[in-house]
Amino acid sequence: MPALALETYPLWQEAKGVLPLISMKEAESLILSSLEHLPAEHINADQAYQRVLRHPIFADRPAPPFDRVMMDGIAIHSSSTSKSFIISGTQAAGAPALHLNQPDHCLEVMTGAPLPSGTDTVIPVEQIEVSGQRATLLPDTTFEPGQFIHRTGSDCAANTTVLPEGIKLGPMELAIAASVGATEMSVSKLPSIHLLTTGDEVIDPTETPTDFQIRRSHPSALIPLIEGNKLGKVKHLHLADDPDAIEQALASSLEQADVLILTGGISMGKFDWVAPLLRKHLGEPHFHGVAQRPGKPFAYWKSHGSPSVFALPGNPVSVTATATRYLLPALMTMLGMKPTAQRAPLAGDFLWSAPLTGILPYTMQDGCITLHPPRNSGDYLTLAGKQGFAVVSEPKKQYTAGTLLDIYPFF
Ligand SMILES: Nc1nc2c(c(=O)[nH]1)N[C@H]1C(S)=C(S)[C@@H](COP(=O)(O)OP(=O)(O)OC[C@H]3O[C@@H](n4cnc5c(N)ncnc54)[C@H](O)[C@@H]3O)O[C@H]1N2
Ligand code: MOO
Repeated sequence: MPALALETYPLWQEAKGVLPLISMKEAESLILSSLEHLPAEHINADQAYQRVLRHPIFADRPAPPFDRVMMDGIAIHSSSTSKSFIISGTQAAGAPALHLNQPDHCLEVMTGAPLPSGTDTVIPVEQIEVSGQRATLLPDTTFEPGQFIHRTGSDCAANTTVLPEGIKLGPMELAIAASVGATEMSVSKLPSIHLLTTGDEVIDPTETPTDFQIRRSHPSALIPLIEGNKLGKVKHLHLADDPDAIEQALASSLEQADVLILTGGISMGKFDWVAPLLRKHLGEPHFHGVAQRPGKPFAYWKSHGSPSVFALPGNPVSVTATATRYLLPALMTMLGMKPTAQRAPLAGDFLWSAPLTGILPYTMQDGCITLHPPRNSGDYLTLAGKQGFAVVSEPKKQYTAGTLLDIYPFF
């Protein structure tokens, strides 16, 4: 393929003042409004950790399903005037409810047992003395009628929604599903994601670099970000800055993938083939160039029936920042979740002197965030130990401690 004239690149036009960069918010809404929901698949609950539920799950019974004893001890009727009771039986958990019919009798009860009929109060074993078949309240023991009983339906009635559609199934959600007998469920299919990294200078980390080569780091960040959050399955391929190789890989990924991520080759260099080739296959991008630092040359394509294409600027900080800020929320949306930015206050004053919206690594302590601006977007070493990216939306501004910023955690 012959080299395309630089003048055909949107960013080149922007550099000459023709095409304005769009804002971060505009870029976000163009991406989110272009996305299609992924289909659902039926799976067993033991495969469902971190998957996104595609239907509500209902309580099959009231919760709890019976008056549940909450303490090991004795059950009495609170109207009894006795302080000492004949133990007329033992109510184990997992056994049908016994019945108490004498006011000066009691039943031994175990945590998790159904409350015996004829009783309405549980006295813990610490507050009684048992001698033979008799239980006597310790001196000064008082009780509230009805105490230590988890009443039928006090958490929810039968048929209540216990898990809404669109929720991510974490440990607690899976416990709830199990408790209502939902051992199978429909969840969003994980998108097939193709990650195409580019660059002649970029080699596999297992190889020995020459003086002018670097080891490839992007897949090591992006695959855990995506797969660790259970947002997709990633296939990675590295491509040289060769238009034929890139075009061939693009054509095949556009056929097979639900989402295509490219890193590098999206700016204005003579060997930046990604944008011209994507334009050849998909037409004009939704946008190419966002008023943000890092990640200004970020481009996005989505045409009907083809995958969402995220062309991330190749610098390591730009890749991680744009993936965390745009790609992860987009994948969540495709999976049926409703991602909302979290907000956190700045721990101290912060001056953002750049003329663009900033996406900056943060650490969080005691609920407050500290920003750690990299020296430049190749300064990936700054990212060690950081928890995500925060957005300083207004350029050239002195932010004061306590200002709430949108944050995008890695996990
Ligand atoms: N004349 C202009 N030049 C550049 C502009 C501009 O506006 N005008 N923008 C700069 C900005 S901002 C960025 S970000 C980069 C993005 O360029 P590309 O997307 O074309 O990225 P590359 O040039 O391919 O790579 C950039 C940098 O990152 C290294 N890299 C690439 N892939 C990997 C990888 N898998 N692992 C580790 N490091 C990688 C690559 O070696 C480069 O050093 O453009 C600026 N230029
Ligand atoms: O997008 Mo760039 O990351 O500002 O160097």
